[in-house]
Amino acid sequence: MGQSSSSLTPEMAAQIKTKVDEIIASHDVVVFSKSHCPYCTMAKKLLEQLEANAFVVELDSLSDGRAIQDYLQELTGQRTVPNIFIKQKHIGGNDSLQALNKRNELKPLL
Ligand SMILES: N[C@@H](CCC(=O)N[C@@H](CS)C(=O)NCC(=O)O)C(=O)O
Repeated sequence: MGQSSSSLTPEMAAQIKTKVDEIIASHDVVVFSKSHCPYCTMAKKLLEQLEANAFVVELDSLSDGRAIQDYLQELTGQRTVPNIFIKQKHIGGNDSLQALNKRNELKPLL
């Protein structure tokens, strides 16, 4: 899945940071996902049901996916996918998303 951030030059690491920060800033709902991850499928399905129009980044289909995952860990403390943001706020993974929905607190965020 490509380079991890430990093998990146400072310039490449800065580019990854800029790219990820821009994705989060420019979309209301962002899911960093992997295409074969069942938790990602559950999260994407719920967001679809709520017509959230999520911007999905499938890390396993990107050459810099691993470096993005490393940066997400640095940014959020979370390494697993899905890694979800709503209106620039870090939500967490599928567990957190489903829990918000069960408490009827997800829809108002969208
Ligand atoms: N409790 C987490 C579980 C997430 C999880 O375990 N995701 C796996 C993929 S299915 C993962 O990120 N594994 C590490 C990796 O792919 O790098 C959630 O609800 O999001």
